[in-house]
Amino acid sequence: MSQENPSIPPLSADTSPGETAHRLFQAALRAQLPVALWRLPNTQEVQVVVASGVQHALPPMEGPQKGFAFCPFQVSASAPVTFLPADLYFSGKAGTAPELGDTVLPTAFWADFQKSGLKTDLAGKWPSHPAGTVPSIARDAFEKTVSTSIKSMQAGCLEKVVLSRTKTLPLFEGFDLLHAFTQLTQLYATAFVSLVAIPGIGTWLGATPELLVQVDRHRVFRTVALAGTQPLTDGLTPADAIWRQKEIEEQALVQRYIVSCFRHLRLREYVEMGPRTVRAGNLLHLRTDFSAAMDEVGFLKLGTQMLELLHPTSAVGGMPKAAALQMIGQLELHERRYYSGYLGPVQLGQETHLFVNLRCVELGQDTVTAYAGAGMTADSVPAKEWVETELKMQTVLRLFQASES
Ligand SMILES: C=C(O[C@H]1C=CC=C(C(=O)O)[C@@H]1O)C(=O)O
Repeated sequence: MSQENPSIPPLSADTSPGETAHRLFQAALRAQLPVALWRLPNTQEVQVVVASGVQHALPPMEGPQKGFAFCPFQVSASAPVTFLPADLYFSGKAGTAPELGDTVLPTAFWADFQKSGLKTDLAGKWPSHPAGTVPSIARDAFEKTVSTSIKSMQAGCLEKVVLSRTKTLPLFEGFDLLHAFTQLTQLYATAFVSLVAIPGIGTWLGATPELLVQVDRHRVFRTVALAGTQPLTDGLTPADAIWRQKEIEEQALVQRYIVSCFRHLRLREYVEMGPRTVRAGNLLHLRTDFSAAMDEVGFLKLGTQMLELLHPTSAVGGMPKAAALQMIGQLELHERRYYSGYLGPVQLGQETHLFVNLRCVELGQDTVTAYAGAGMTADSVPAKEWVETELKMQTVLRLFQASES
């Protein structure tokens, strides 16, 4: 017998779209349903997908299936490809109601949504990674690892490798997950801010500056080559930033990698702009923007094709890709899981926006783990790379500072 979705309970006229989004998130968490909450760069709307279950394969990026993708750096048993079909989608626009998909969400979700007030305690309610603690590396050991990679690059074994590390802090008393998400939206207007909670997989919060694949409603494909980092010190503006040869080369490698993907597909008519300096919180990066009008160039599935070729880009892996991935496997103590994977809405509002999962944390029941990496080349200085990963972690960890002892 087919069940019908209940009609959406009426919301009082003074319920703001932001409140509706938060209430949907809370109700999904309490009903143990997969849920994603996000805000696209340079927009205000907080959007939500709630799913009745997950799929472990991605649909095409150009439609017709709609939902939210959450994919790891490298697929493993504990970090599968995950897609949340949009059984409920809320666009966050004033005057609109959540849209329902074909699969009915459990009544427990609707009952909770109807009764849940805005301010409820979510402590202990979010799903956490079943394997528990994430190993982290001491400064000395990290710098030795960086030196090992530098020697390999000086010997010509590879050109670039991105090495990452983690840092775990206890969660402070009274930590409020939705408040943390809101703070990130306020701090980082140009970032993709997301909060994803999936039973059996975990809960991730982040504010990433790196677009991986976009297919907009006019069927324009976009991606970026983002790399090279320097702190945004007092008085510096992106326009006066001066870059060293090391960062220029590091970013050029990512740019060349994207061009090689277009070449592989035999696509010549793309637009390339940059590199230019962009701000991401308290950091500056170099970015080149690429775009192609899919219908005009005759590549109707360019988003899907490029996604397959791009991930992991040399902004999170290295060059050549296979040698860099092997070195990451040998030198990193932790599994990256969803850090440096990708995430985002697929065909919602007729658009796909996938971002690289950077500047992110994973929540345990009473801990928070930050992940960050830096691109090593033959000219890297180990102590600087440690500081760079520290600064990248601060993007999100600054919200958790009350818990640092
Ligand atoms: C790998 C990360 O950043 C990438 C994106 C921008 C700049 C980067 C860099 O300068 O190394 C990285 O390639 C991270 O934030 O963990």
